[in-house]
Amino acid sequence: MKRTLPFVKMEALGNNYIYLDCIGEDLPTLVWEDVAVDVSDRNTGIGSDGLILMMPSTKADLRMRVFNMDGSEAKNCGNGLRCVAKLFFDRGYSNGKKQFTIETLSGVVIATVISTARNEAKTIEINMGYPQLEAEQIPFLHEQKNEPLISYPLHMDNNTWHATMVSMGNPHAVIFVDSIAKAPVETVGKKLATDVRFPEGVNVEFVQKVSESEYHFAVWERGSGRTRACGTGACAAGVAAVLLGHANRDEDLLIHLEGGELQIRWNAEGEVIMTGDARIICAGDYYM
Ligand SMILES: N[C@@H](CCC[C@H](N)C(=O)O)C(=O)O
Repeated sequence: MKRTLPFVKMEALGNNYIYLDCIGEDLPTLVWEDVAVDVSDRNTGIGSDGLILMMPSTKADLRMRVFNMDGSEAKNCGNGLRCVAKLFFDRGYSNGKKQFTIETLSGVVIATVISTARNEAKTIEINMGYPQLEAEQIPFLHEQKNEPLISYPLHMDNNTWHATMVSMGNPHAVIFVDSIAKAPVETVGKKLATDVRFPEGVNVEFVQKVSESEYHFAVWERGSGRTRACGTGACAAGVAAVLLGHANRDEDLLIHLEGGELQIRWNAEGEVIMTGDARIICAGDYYM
């Protein structure tokens, strides 16, 4: 007999994942890396940027595990956090509470449902915690392990790209460009994502400043390739904008991603606050 997996497909600014509810559904234990590759395939699977598990936690109200399209597990996912927060709230697991905690591989974050539509979560704020800036925290191979890498010159193919490296639990290299339309996402982004100087790979973000408080954004994600949005990447872009003197600390920044908008604030306490929407596309059974 064929085995089936009940799934929900969700998107946040076009960044779409297959979500499995390991809290309410009795799911078998599988090799999730392989399941991620299978369900993500846009021809033979459901089609997605990866797989996300919503699970019980002993440290928080729930736990999230994230697998990229290639099966690699990531320590964090900003858009995924807003989607699991929505699923947790919509399925009644929070008993109507609008604030709860989510465990990730990089720590525990706080989710708050900011607005609802028809009693379902629409806009969600996540307190993403503190960005990490030191070379060994990214990680990036550099003789000064504790050095922050701000506008750091990365030489590649006779060109130099100035990247600001930020870890939001997962690694990001943020490159400011004059025109987002001409950003070399699929060439430089793709190549840098697997550059040996980043021992764990890196998500590469291209950012164009519109004003102190507004930025355009495009991304090449480690493990998933070009996606329409990256929540942790937008957080990293906000932090980089402040570090480079483009933006002010404790002010809301509007980030235009390819799939929609996110509001990012690096607050006075040093935490990054991300606010945006999440949406369910469809639900069904995946035949394995
Ligand atoms: N799309 C995500 C990030 C997913 C993980 C990333 N590709 C990695 O490997 O670190 C987001 O919204 O943050």
